[in-house]
Amino acid sequence: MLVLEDIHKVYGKGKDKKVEALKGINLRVEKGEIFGVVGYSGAGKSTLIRCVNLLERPTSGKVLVNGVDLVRLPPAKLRQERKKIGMIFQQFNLLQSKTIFQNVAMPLVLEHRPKEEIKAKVAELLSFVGLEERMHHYPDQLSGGQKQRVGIARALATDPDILLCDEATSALDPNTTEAVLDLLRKVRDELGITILMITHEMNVIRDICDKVAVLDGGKIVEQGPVIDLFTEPKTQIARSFVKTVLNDSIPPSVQKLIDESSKDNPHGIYRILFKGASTNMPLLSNTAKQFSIDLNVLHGMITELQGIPFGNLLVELKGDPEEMKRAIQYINDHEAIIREVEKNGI
Ligand SMILES: Nc1ncnc2c1ncn2[C@@H]1O[C@H](COP(=O)(O)OP(=O)(O)OP(=O)(O)O)[C@@H](O)[C@H]1O
Repeated sequence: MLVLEDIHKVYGKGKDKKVEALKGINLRVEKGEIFGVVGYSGAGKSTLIRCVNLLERPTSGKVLVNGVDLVRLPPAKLRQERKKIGMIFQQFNLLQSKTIFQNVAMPLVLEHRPKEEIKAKVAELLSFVGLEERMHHYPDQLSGGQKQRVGIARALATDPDILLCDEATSALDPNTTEAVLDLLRKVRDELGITILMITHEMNVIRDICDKVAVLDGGKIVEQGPVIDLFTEPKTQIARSFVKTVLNDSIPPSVQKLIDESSKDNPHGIYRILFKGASTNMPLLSNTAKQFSIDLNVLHGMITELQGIPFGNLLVELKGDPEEMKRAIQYINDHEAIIREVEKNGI
């Protein structure tokens, strides 16, 4: 298990040169979880992930790996504990003059492991990532996705408990990204390794993470299960990230109705969010049957997040105000969320 407790990181000294990159980060990543941290450029993502393995020393706070605070360990002990944390990088960081075998073997060579043991371990790792036939090739001869597979094999060489992924798919095309994410899922499922990843790509969070934290200006502004963030983002920044993959924009014709509405002439447009079991229920037809209201579906989509169905619909409700209230209450009571769309489309 990985726990970050009140991590602060200040770069530089003096009033004008000081940059407070992290302002009190608290995170808890359970064993075997895939945890994503998303944020815009400059939010502090790289600093955060580099503080976990102490590539950057936090200015204050604790980095607890299975209960041991890495920040307070003497150098020899820290070297030992660091072996439990592997890392992969956006630009792969492979040694160009070494073969794939030599790259993956590097952490084991540095530990002076016996040659035969290294040979067997590297063969096993390359087979795990599907590159055993490329053993004697050089990084230049591989595609980006294959290079990242080598990066993953190298990171697994010391049998880590935790794998840190620093924008691991940001240099890859969508198909290759998917294949690398599949491999990371296999790392978690078959080896039980806990994964912490930073990314600015919300599709990566949607496709692979169990939990997510949104980082903004060195602070975590929102965190929780991925399904919760996607269905009910609480902050503007989380909403804008979600929008990049789940397009819930309001079509111009509906926006026109909203713009033209007033207190005396309400637009009657509501957003209904369905999550889990409620998605498969005939909730809308039941509502229309039970209450004397008009219910029109205007726009929407049904998709799946982490295997859980999720729907986001824009509907128009018209009718007697008291009857509308009862219908809204009925929808809310059936695991769906309904709210009137505001002028700004939220
Ligand atoms: N070595 C450094 N010295 C001084 N300031 C730094 C250093 N590294 C990062 N910073 C500053 O800390 C803040 C957070 O940077 P960081 O690289 O962690 O953000 P990020 O979210 O990873 O952004 P990006 O995706 O662009 O790398 C920024 O203001 C950055 O300029």
